[in-house]
Amino acid sequence: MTSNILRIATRKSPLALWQAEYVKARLQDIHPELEVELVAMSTRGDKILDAPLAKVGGKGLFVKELERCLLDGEADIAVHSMKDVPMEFPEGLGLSVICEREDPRDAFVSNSFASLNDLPNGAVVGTSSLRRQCQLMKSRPDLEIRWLRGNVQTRLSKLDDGQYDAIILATAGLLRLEMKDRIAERISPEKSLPAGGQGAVGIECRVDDEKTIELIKALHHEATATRVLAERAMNRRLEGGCQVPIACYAELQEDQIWLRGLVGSPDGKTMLRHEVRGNSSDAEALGIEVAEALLAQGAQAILDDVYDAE
Ligand SMILES: NCc1[nH]cc(CCC(=O)O)c1CC(=O)O
Repeated sequence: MTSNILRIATRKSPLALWQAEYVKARLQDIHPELEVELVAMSTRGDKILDAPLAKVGGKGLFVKELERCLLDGEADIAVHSMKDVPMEFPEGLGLSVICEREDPRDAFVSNSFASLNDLPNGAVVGTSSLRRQCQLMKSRPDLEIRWLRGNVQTRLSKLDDGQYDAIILATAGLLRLEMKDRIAERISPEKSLPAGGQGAVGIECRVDDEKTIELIKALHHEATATRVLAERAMNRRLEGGCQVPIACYAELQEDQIWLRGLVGSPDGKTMLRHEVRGNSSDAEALGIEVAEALLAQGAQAILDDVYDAE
């Protein structure tokens, strides 16, 4: 940070803007004198809306332009959905803060049906997440999954148009956009294990920018950071992010962490699972342990198939 204005790089989608405004409001609460500005931009991920993300070069599509902005000194922090943040950072940048997690569960959204269980045979469900597709197909092989891209509002309008019987979105996004009433069911992690980092917002900045790091550190939430550390360690070892059929979810009970992980084929026919419990100070090692157990069960072949498809 070079002036007394802190600039936040953000995507232009309503959810991204909400998250940036949230960080701005919390920073101004803590530092009433601080001026905070948003630098909003469209990213490649926002522009390519017609292909499954796994097939358009995947990782980091929503993040790279924001990082460029930090490296060029056009902004001081970038606010991200942790689910979309790649495992590795460009030289000079790092994640300095993880804010308290919102509800990490997937949400079942429908105008006609109250829950996943109520969907009739052959119902059409919209999602663009292979992770969601795989778990849906596993429990309900009769469902027809159709691709659904775009920001949260676009996805909801496609549902309202009658193109789908139901769609699956992140609960956190709907809550943040004050659309709680659109959530018919919050799907339990037993039925749909969330993506690593889902529901958590992270703040990236230049690692040598001590002034900024000092200003934002009060937003850090240690319990969330521990959970997300375990989840991301698993994802990193599997070299996967939000665009591959990988799920992982960590919960804390006092100083104990319970981490569940899953890799599955998009059709739900193969699903590998592993879980561990351990001390939360070993979060990262536990994440790697789950990943290695999944690899030992054959996870790599499933992931290779996904990358090779088409
Ligand atoms: N991949 C897009 C994305 N990234 C983060 C969220 C939701 C908010 C969050 O997980 O924090 C969403 C939308 C969705 O999955 O419905």
